Amino acid sequence: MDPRLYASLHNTSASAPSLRASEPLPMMAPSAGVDDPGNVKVVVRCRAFLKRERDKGAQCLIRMDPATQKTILLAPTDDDDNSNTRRVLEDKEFTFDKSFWSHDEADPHYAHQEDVYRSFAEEFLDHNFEGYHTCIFAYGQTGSGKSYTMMGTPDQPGLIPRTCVELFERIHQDPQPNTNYHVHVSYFEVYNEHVRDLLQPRTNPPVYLKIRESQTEGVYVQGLTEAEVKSYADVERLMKLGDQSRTVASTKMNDTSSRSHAVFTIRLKQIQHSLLSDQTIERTARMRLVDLAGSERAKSTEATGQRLKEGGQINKSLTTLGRVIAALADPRRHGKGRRPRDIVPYRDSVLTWLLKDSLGGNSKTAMVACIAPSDYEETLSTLRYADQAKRIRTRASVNQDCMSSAQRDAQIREMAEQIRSLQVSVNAASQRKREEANELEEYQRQVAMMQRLMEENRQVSECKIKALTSEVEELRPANAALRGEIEALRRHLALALGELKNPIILPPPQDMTTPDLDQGEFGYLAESGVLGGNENSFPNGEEEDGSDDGSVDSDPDSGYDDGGDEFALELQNEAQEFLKDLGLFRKKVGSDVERFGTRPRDILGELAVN
Ligand SMILES: Nc1ncnc2c1ncn2[C@@H]1O[C@H](COP(=O)(O)OP(=O)(O)OP(=O)(O)O)[C@@H](O)[C@H]1O
Repeated sequence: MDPRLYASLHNTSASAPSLRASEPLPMMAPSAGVDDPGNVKVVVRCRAFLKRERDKGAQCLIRMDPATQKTILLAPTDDDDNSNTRRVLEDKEFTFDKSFWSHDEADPHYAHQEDVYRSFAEEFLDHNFEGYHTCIFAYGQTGSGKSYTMMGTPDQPGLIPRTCVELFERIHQDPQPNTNYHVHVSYFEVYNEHVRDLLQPRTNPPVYLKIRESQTEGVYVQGLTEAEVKSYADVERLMKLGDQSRTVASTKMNDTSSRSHAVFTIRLKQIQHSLLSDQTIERTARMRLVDLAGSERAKSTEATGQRLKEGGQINKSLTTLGRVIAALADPRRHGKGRRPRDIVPYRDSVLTWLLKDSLGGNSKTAMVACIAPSDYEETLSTLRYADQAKRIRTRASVNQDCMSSAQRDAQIREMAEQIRSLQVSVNAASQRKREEANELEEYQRQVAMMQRLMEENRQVSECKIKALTSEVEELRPANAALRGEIEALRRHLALALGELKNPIILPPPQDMTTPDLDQGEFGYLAESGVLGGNENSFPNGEEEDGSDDGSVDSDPDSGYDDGGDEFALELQNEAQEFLKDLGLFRKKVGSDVERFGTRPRDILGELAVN
């Protein structure tokens, strides 16, 4: 332990004796399960001027009467803040359980850290040993002395170190017979509506913990470190660790302003065994020591950016705390058969949700309202808050289990059974997990195989395309040659048709009689339609009715000369040659259809059109 701290904790001579409580109470064990209804204890503490206030020549607006525990707030005579509003400020008077005057050290009623502890916090430790849950929380505007009151400094330790020192002194120096003590501590902060374990190193990104509620535990933080401590030195080490981890920043109102609500919890378990009755008594008490972040006006702190956002969150949760206090303080809540006006909005902020038990349930609770000496508006708001909190009634009960060895053995057996069945379900779950893992593995294997097959298919397709492309390339010259051939044939055909349509007719000799064109030697041409312009039909002896054998008639009486006959014969031969060629061409085209598919068909179509 820090020697300065130890000296400070044990040097009580400087304290004002009138404010000190008696020696620690003897351990009285109230019977378990009996509710102890009591109001929230409210104390007020006014701090000294800070340098900035002295420099400004600030006026002290607080008066305290040690006899009546009254706190009087005087209306400022030169209020800069209110000079524009024309509001008439009045003196206000409040009465609390204690009014601690820590403004002027020269005053005989000056309340030191020790006095604050002895006058009410020590009594709370007694309640813890009796098995009650307790909670002390410090409330007030930023820079009003909350951290100083709760944690203090190495020279001037606050309520938390003093409670822990005395806890271990009692355990080590004045233990109850046949009693085993187990102490655990936890330390967390609520920052911007998130819970962070202060006993774990800071991480980036930060690890935030979840809030849960169970029937036995009430509201609790899941996964929070609960460190077992055997001495004050252990606690001191953890407190330092947590304080280093706490979110603190410098603002205009406070160089080391707490930007979060810090909750330090001590869990004391006492297990007592009586050999006579063979009974075991187990008492569990929880001490919650809360240093709230201070309410702040953006105007006073001149906060911007992150500080402003924090301030907004702080004010939001403190407003919810105010609403919770107002709902709990509603007199209709305590009257028999009456219904309270509102449901208590615990869940509206993380802070109030976590303090649910301490504020309105199984706990003995105290509020330390810290006030600055010269800020009328903020102090009035704090005092009103505190005044309302006085009316809250909690129902604390001793948290104690009493059982015989037989019951304990039965409980152990029952728990062992529960553990066994849990083990079975854990095993089954891990077996299921293993099976699922195997299935997943098989599925992944199949997917990989499928992908491989698809890749192979793709490669085969690529090969085929390559082969077809090269075949097409190879056939391209032959195709071109065929196209040329077709073109030549088409021209040839067109020529032949042209000749058939427009035969060269030789004029008849002057001295010969005019032949009968319809019935004479040229009758076949008229019949075949050649002369009629039907280009698709050709003179063909096989298609005639037998009177015409297809050959050109060379009747010497026809009246035509030999030259005309020869020409007709020539023409007929040419036409027959052409028909032969056409037959060949059709065959060729037919074979091309088989070889090239649609392309030659296109050519035929084209041909047909022409
Ligand atoms: N009773 C006191 N005696 C001497 N100094 C005090 C007292 N109370 C507070 N101070 C000093 O006032 C300053 C502000 O106090 P503290 O940091 O405790 O305020 P706070 O209410 O916790 O502020 P915040 O909400 O911003 O964290 C500190 O320098 C502290 O040492």
